[in-house]
Amino acid sequence: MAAAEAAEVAGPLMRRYEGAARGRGVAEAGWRVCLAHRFEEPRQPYGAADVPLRDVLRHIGLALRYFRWWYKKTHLEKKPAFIDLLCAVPLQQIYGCPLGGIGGGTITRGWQGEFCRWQLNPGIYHYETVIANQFTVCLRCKGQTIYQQVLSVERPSTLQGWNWGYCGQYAFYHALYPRAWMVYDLPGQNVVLTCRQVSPVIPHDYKDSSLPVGVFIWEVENGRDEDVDVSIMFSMQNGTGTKEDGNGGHWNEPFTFEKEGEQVAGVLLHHCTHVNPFTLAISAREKTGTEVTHLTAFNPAGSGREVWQDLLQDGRLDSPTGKSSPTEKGEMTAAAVCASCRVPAQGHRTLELALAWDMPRVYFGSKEKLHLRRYTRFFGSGGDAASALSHHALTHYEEWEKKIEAWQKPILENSQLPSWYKSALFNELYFVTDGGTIWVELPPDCCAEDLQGPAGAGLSHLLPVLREYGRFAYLEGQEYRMYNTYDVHFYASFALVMLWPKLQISLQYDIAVTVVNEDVQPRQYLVCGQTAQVKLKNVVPHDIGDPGDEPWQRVNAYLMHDTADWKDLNLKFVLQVYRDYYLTHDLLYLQDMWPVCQAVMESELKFDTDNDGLIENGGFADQTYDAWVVNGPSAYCGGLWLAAVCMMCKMAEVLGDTEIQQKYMDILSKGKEAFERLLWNGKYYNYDSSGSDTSSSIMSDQCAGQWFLGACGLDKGEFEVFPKSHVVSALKTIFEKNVMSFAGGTMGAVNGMRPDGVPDTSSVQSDEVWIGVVYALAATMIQEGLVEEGFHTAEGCYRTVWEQLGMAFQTPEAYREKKVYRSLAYMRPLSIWSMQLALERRAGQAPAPLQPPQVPIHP
Ligand SMILES: CC(C)CCC[C@@H](C)[C@H]1CC[C@H]2[C@@H]3CC=C4C[C@@H](O[C@@H]5O[C@H](CO)[C@@H](O)[C@H](O)[C@H]5O)CC[C@]4(C)[C@H]3CC[C@]12C
Repeated sequence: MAAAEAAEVAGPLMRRYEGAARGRGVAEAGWRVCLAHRFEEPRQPYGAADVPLRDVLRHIGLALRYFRWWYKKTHLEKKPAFIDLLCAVPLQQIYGCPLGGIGGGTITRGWQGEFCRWQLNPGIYHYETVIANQFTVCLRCKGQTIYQQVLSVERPSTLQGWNWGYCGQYAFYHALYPRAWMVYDLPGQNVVLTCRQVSPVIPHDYKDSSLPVGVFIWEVENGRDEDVDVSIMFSMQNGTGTKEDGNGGHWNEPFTFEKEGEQVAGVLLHHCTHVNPFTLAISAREKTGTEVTHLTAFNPAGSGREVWQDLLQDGRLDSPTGKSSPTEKGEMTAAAVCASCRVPAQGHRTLELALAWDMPRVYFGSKEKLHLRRYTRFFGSGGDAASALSHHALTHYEEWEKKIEAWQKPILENSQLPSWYKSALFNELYFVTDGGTIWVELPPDCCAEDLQGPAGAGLSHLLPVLREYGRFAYLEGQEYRMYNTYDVHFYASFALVMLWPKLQISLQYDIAVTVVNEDVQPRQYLVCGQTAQVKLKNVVPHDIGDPGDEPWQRVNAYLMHDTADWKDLNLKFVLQVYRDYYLTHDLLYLQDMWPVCQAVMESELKFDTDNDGLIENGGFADQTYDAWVVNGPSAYCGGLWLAAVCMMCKMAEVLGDTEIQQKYMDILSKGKEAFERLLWNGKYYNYDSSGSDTSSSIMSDQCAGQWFLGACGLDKGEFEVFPKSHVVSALKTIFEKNVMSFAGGTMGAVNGMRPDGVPDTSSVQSDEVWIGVVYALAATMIQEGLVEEGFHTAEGCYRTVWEQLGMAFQTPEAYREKKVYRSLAYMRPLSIWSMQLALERRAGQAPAPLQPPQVPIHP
């Protein structure tokens, strides 16, 4: 196949690839991009200039209050704002697969190989390419170095003694999370390098999936007719690229670690900060025919000539013994490890390197409570585990890969599934680790009362669950820094419950605890300007807190609205409880959650002011679309309500609570009638029933209730809440209007469309596309038999985000048809896993098996 043809076949981002090599063992499906690619469309974060004058006037009070709050927070208290609307993270179209398991911090590499996004302090990101962090190749023939090259397309101003500027046309990147490949067809050398990057992200695994490690397996293919000595040098700066790297006191030391006949060697980089100190470890596996050498310390801000010459001389590093002295203030240090082997003519060899980081004991921003990360139960919390972690990673990655392959294979091999979907499904999963994720142990002395607060939640299995599986939290988005934002988690939770169900259960227990508790602290809410307490009893919180403060301890970091009056949060709890029970068969969980479900439904009932069995929205943006006003009964919240009422009936039936069952059956029959009478217009459900100019807008998310019902098999017979014909008609209308009449049908579904085919611009969110909502909509379509429509709808979002806008591994919450996007690296798109559930259900696998491992079957 000609290079150009092959490039076309390989995908739209491979046009510039001029190499012939396809690499070794590279997955077929996934996201592939040539290192010389440039994303042409320059999008901007949604900013003040994008707000129409009408909205500026409408939100002027909010804008002023927000600005006052922001100034106090960032300038007087000198703390980061949980949402910084005035200082959005600039778009960099550079990201690739993050390294690391769940909740131990993440280090993201870009698709050009750079180490560029850091989250070691829980939930706190900084976006800095650390230039010293590189892989360098040295080729030697007959005792002479013939080629030495940093495998980077960069030409930086530091380390000028190194040979930079690898020709991007001769390399490509391929991501299929949690693995990624980089293929370098070394120009003129007849040698191909394939670096496979593996992180321990393994469904149903609650041990190795928590480890803060990544492995780089370098496959070296020698196409020459002579042997080549190949060295791969891995260099790393002591730190994460912040100014702390130059604070002084950091030091490095070489190490070897031997266990069960396996030895790894490398360098530990001790990063000695006051808060959350950590150790990085770069290492390689020693085995017959592979030599591992190192350089303990070099200056990453200098020319780097001594490192370069050291390697150039003999393809090895000097390997001095002993520690480096601690850095002085203003000084930085770096280290390198090098693995070398001889690759026979026309032969192949493998070099295995690893990166581990050990930050076992962490404080959040408030520094009030010490938290131990999940992996400390396996590797200790002494801060001396980096070498053992490296050894474990280098001796277990093959096992991890087998498990990852067994999980992914049935999906990848299913020829009925489009290639883009396979990429989207696995690659969007990056957010489970790179969502500012934290997974911590419960303190050993923690008792049920400490957790449940003075009210006492009566959750009999709270303690055993949290003791066994720890506490898990991930951000709403890297830019929206709130943990477990619940109205959004509702969408994303499919990924968790399908792949790590115990984490979903643990998260739900945490939410249940907060439901029965209150926080009477008064504060001003920024949208309405009124003062109310932070958290009311018997309602679900918006979020579990800000990593800049003390999550779990102080919930509801969100202060835009008083979410005690939101209509969706309580319902989303009930819907998830039943969905989780349906998928996990965990009866103890259901029993524990049942009183909590009753409590939140009681709170919710007060929103049915006219007692017609249907709740009313309050005339403000009182749900997840928090800048889109809803008034009176609405398709979104009304639909969620009926679905939750239906699930209350079902749960009561399972638990034999006939009184409650009857109560909710009565509400359901009244509510169904009201919903159809007030909202059904013959083609779809109206946005709301207020009779406003935009009441008849077509909301892409109007079938959210049906989405959950269908996912739980509660959409037939006695449990049919919404008439099938109405659901199908609504979905077809959405497809025709919100999808096909928007951006030529190529960008997913706009949130709100007027019946005449013009996007609803009545709010700043109604003419946005929310990627996570689109994936959920696609799942609903698949559930209802509109399979092609579902795939077409979702494909628009995938192609827009991953291929057009260069937003790989930072899928935002929203984009508009033109110019802007909002909130990079967002939680909601994990809802794509509900498409997978829908496909599995269609194939007859429902519900998921009781015990892991759950291997999905062909749809
Ligand atoms: C006078 C100024 C120049 C302009 C004033 C206009 C602005 C005040 C508003 C224009 C856009 C508004 C923001 C839009 C989105 C927001 C997100 C929200 O947080 C989370 O959003 C999710 C929805 O995307 C939601 O599901 C989650 O639960 C929320 O945690 C917070 C509000 C806001 C930032 C909103 C604020 C006002 C504008 C900036």
